[in-house]
Amino acid sequence: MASLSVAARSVDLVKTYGSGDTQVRALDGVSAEFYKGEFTAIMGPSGSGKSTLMHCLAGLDNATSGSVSIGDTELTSLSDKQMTRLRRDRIGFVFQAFNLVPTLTAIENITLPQDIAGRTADAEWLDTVLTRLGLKDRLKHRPGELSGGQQQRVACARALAGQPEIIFGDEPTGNLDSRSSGEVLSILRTSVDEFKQTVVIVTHDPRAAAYSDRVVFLADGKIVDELREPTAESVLDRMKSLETV
Ligand SMILES: Nc1ncnc2c1ncn2[C@@H]1O[C@H](COP(=O)(O)OP(=O)(O)OP(=O)(O)O)[C@@H](O)[C@H]1O
Repeated sequence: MASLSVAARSVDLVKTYGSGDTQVRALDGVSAEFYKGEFTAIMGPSGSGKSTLMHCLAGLDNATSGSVSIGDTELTSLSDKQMTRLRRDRIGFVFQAFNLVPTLTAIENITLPQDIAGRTADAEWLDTVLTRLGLKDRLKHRPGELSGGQQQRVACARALAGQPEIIFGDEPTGNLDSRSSGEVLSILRTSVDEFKQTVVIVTHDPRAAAYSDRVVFLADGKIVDELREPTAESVLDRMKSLETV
């Protein structure tokens, strides 16, 4: 895949927790590339290091050794302040627990990252996102007045509004029923197909992974396999073989 450019990369990434006998090697030398304009899913058995990898890639956690870059920026060289700015300006996040501010309306939540950065979201783009996500009649609602699926659509709109270089999702459909999951995954898929957005998610669900272009499989803190143009069946097969190793 030499023609694809890299949106995020890890090189020989190691993350250990604790020390001595109780030390856990959550990441054990992970070198991976995540390509621009692609939707990648990270899968693997429970405890295989998926969330740790995503948190290190997104600048939410520091690795023990190795390096991470977003575009051409190597994160290990950044100060805390530069890291905060990079997360705010260049990365979008969609988490399992929607992470919306309860006292703000939907539209206030969506534009919050831009407001904090002292910018105004591009009005035409924002309108496209809100229309696409079916949120235009919900903008004055607070999160508590929205369903789980609607809250996650607000979180997707917030991630998309700033047109970040990359969107990271940690189990973005983990709390949703299958219909709302399908909606959220379709939104992420469309953002890649139509707007050339780059998306990387962690998921346990083979049906969710089937929305991606490429699945990267982790086991025991290492990348052990990958699959292009996945289907739920092909992903399930690989997962079964990993879990029986
Ligand atoms: N803060 C921590 N302190 C100690 N160990 C941790 C910590 N966070 C994660 N670990 C350990 O690191 C390993 C990888 O955890 P991680 O959460 O990345 O796995 P995961 O693949 O995302 O798991 P799951 O699918 O269950 O969410 C596990 O063995 C976990 O127990």
